[in-house]
Amino acid sequence: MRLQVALDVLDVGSALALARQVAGEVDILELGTPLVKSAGISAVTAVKAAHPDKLVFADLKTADAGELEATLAFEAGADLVTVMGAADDDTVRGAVAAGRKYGKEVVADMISVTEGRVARIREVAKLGVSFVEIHAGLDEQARPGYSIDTLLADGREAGVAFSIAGGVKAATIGLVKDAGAAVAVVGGGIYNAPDPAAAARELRRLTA
Ligand SMILES: O=C(CO)[C@H](O)[C@H](O)COP(=O)(O)O
Repeated sequence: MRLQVALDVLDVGSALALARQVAGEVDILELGTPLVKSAGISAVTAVKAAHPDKLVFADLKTADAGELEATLAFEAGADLVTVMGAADDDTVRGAVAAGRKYGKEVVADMISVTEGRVARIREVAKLGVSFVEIHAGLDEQARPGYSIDTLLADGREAGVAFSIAGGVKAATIGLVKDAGAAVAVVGGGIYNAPDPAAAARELRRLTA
């Protein structure tokens, strides 16, 4: 299982500083959606230039104009980009077409799809995404009673390649691995830690 850090900060300097601390412990450096909105797509170029040996993931969460937005990310240096799993099928197809053109990967983010999630995961997988991110966003995580368990259950049931995002931390990353995820995404569990490098190292150790 690969480990992906979500650089959920708001400026390029902070993203580069965090990436520098944790890059040695992770496989994928994700530019979070607020970072791209705040700093612009050139933030992708800056992170890729600093870490050419790492996969760089642009979390655009594209909801429309899939080919155009994915192209922006790939031209900027992204290796992977997200499109919303809830988007129109043609939006997903457009992003996938850009991925094929650039030889890069498209990930369908299932955030906010809760009803019929397994069926939609299977549909978007057939549209050609590389894998599906089964994801509870920050707002869902903040609600009382939030648990990662339904994400893991849907991953097991769907039978397609998937990642898990939704407050993954040391206490839960083993469950993510056991569920068969290809990638564990960790944001707050790393960037909120007193020592992000040590937190990333521990997460890596727990999944080795
Ligand atoms: O995409 C995101 C929110 O929409 C986050 O980057 C993702 O949820 C990972 O962060 P965390 O581990 O803090 O949930």
